[in-house]
Amino acid sequence: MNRPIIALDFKNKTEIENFLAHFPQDEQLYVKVGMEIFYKEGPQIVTWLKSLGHDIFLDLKLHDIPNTVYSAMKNIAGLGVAMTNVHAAGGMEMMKAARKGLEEGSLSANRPRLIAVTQLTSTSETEMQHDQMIQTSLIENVVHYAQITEQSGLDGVVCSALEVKEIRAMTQADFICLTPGIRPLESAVGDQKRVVTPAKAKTIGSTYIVVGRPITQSKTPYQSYLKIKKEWNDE
Ligand SMILES: O=C(O)c1cc(=O)[nH]c(=O)n1[C@@H]1O[C@H](COP(=O)(O)O)[C@@H](O)[C@H]1O
Repeated sequence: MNRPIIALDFKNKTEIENFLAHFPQDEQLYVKVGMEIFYKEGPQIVTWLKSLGHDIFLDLKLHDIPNTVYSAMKNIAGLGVAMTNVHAAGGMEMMKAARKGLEEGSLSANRPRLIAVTQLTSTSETEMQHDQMIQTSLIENVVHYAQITEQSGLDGVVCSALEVKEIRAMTQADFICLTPGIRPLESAVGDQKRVVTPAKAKTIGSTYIVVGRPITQSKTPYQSYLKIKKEWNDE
């Protein structure tokens, strides 16, 4: 069964401990460590979650000059995470440097998967056109970012499931489309703009789904997780 990736967007380690206490101890999860918890607890949070047997997507969305991203990725590689990311807007040279850093810093030949954020799922087409002064449609922009990501040797992109079909038509079959902005029908949308249900993401062909608040803010997190997992796996 495919596991939804749970976004551990919590204030500190204690909150994560309380959250994980809702899950059976032997339930091996795929979790996302993002900026909020990483900047609070540091790399030790990754080491600790790994020691509990969980797989980790380290979501720090690097976007800087190629040399800085190369060096940062060398350090990230040493943490032994399953997947990490950059912003495609950083450009091809930056993305190639990110991959080189990961390869050189990896403890084994098995480097973490590297993916690039196209347009954040909290961005609408109108906002993209106004705020970033991009004069194409959002879908054209996202597909373009996916293509330069693949040409840079990365493994896939972060996008909304709404864009997966168009990306799949232009990239290799194994190209990862990781899709946040997942909302079961009964969940509040919050700050997300391009949202899709777990079932729809499955039909469209997302490789992974990332789910935060519908699980982390639930009164019954394990039940919510199982429900989303079922919806994501059912045909
Ligand atoms: O890279 C990401 O994970 C990401 C990219 C994106 O475009 N949109 C997006 O929501 N995310 C992350 O996915 C998670 C979504 O959380 P919820 O909106 O609570 O489900 C958050 O941790 C975001 O940082």
